[in-house]
Amino acid sequence: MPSAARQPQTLYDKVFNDHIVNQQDDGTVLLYIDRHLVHEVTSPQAFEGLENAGRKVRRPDCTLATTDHNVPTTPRKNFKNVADFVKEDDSRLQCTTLEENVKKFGLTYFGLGSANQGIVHIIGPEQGFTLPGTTVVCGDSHTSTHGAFGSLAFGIGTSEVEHVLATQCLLTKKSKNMRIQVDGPLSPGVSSKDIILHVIGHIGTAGGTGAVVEYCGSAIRGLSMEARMSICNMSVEAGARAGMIAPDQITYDYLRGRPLAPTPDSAEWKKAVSYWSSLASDPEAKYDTEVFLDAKDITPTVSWGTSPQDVVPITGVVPGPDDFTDKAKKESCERALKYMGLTAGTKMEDIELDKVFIGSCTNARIEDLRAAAKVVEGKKIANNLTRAMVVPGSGNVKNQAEKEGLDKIFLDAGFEWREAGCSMCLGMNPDILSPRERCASTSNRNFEGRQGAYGRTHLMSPVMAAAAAIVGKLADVRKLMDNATPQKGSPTLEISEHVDEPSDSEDMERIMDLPQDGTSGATSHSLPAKGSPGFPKFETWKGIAAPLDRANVDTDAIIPKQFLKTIKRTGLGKALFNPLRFNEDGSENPSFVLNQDPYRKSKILVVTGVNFGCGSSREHAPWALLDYGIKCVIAPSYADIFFNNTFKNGMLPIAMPDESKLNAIAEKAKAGEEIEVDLPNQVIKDAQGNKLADFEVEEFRKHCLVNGLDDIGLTMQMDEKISKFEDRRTLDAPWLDGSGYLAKWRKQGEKNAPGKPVKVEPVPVPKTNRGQPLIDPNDW
Ligand SMILES: CC(C)[C@H](C(=O)O)[C@@H](O)C(=O)O
Ligand code: SF4
Repeated sequence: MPSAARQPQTLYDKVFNDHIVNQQDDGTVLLYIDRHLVHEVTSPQAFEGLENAGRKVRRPDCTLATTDHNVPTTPRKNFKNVADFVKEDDSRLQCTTLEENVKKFGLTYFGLGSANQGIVHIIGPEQGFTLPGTTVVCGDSHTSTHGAFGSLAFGIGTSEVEHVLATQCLLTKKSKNMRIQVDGPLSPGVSSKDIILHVIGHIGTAGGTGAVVEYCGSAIRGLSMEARMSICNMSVEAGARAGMIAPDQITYDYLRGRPLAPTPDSAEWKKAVSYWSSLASDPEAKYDTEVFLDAKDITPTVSWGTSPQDVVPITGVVPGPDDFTDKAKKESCERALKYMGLTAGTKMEDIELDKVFIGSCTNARIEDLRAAAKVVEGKKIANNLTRAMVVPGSGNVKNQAEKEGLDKIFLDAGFEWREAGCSMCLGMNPDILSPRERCASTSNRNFEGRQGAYGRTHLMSPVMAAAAAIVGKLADVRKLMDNATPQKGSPTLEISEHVDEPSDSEDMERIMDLPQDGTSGATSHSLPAKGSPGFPKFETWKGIAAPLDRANVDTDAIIPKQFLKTIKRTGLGKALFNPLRFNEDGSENPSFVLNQDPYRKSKILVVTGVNFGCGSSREHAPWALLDYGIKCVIAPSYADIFFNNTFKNGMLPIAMPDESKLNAIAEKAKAGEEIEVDLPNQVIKDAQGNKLADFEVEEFRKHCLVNGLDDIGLTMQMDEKISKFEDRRTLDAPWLDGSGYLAKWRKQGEKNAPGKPVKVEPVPVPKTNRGQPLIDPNDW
């Protein structure tokens, strides 16, 4: 895939340009997606939509599914099936629904019986599914992890999951280019997690909004692939659409021999490496924003508050409101201190802990466990801890760690050694914090209630979490080890050959029986695709507007994890803003705006703080707003994924960066007056019809909203262009068509494209790229 442009390009420009299937006049691009990862939380409604519309998965060979968020991390020795194993009803339903869907749609799936199961962002790279120069998506915000390979990887909402399943494409726009350069050697005890926490502390949780960040500089180049993944993983915590690192020899060495990567030293491998090597940003390439950091300024870093930007060096003290000049920041500091149960001025090293969690897609890879084990070896966890747990990111990581005896080191020290899953990172499974428990965690989010209602999270690196476990307080790892070395080189990890996939003929017949989509894909521009209802048209929207004076409202606050365990889009209004709307005992919090009249009947939300909807990609956030009756949000700025998700549900998020206009609207909202949003004319009026402000909206999005259009139907009309793109991709980059476990789809000569007959035959158990046969492919 040669890059088309003549002028100097960044890594992001190159990958983006190489995936354009179509471009509209307003800049809206139909982008081809090479890799789609699927998990149980954000996919049920997408599969349901697909089925309702009679559509199929266009590229099963480019789709990989696993179950991770809901799964208990207890021993699986006696595991028979997920239905018996997952005890909690809603979690079980999401897991079994995924299993039904992968069978129904014929997808490759790593279930709990397979060592290949694990956190979706750990298994993609581990399998070689994630490759340089690809576009990678998943219904999960931490898809940014995969950018460490020089892929363009970003989180999407459930509607977009459905769009990709049906079309293998996404409608999107080009983001800005941002460069973060970190130079110099890392000091002992400092790892890539410290780099990214430091970066987020520096640029803030909205610092990367609207941009794709490229990390570069000698400190980044010196990192292993796993360390690079931790950095890209948290790009989304800085508000960025994606994070990327140019592939290099460290990348190629990591990929060598991975089951789904091209066979090492084959002609395909050589061609791939030559393409991958062409991706680095051109020396003259321009960036919209640049940040330069010196690695020597980075020390072991920990979070003190309830946002990933609330960080200080471990040698520091808890800040107080007086440390901030900005009014909003003073207020959020006060609120964070209260929530965290901390007093300004307290030394970070004096903060006592209850629990320690080493895990998550940020830091549960083999190198993370090796580094933590090195700190722990021969020591015991502190007596004041009620629990310390290590949760490997995948079955393969777990097996490798056991081979190296790391499990023994952790167990001897008093840690629990668990099975793979998201675990206590977000507590959708039994691993949660109790109210007010304080936890040292290697995860990525410290939002209120993130690890359990009223739980208190301190983010840090694996070695720092290990040190904290030994000391029982937040601790400086440098005091515990003489030679805490930064992460270097590539780890060795043996990958299981086990894959769970539908292989019996009955399942295959069910795949064959699925109706062909939309007859020939020839639907009219003004109509949604066959079988798909589209949305009610959005023209004008009038009603009470609730004022909300808060910055960085994250989607965990809009709808917390316990409400994500649904397989429906509806009924979530009662859970909207749950942590803010209700007290601990379930009673209403009278000070929250939606508990006051006339705001109980709000149809619009007017937010005066920046960066609304940051954090997780959960489309449950717009679903909850919509179900409550709020179809329009007005705020100074939004996090990218939330912004997209609202449009996909026929809702209108208005970005109103102009403070005086926003204040005029907020005044009316505070007075309890109705306001009216007129989309065709792009104006906001007061109850009497006087203009309060005009607003911007992208042409294509407006067109879809005003006409109630389902954009999947629109994209399906581009089938010919998509097929042409695929044909070229097969010629230029044959390694991107299904290989290894996924190759059966290609071998069967099908592309599952809409409108084309698909002949699906049962195939023998396939071999991996390395020619080894797979173990029992079906454990359902
Ligand atoms: C469940 C999923 C939507 C969510 C995300 O997008 O990040 C989760 O992984 C998280 O970390 O909060
Ligand atoms: S951030 Fe946590 S919950 Fe989200 S995918 Fe990663 S491990 Fe899972």
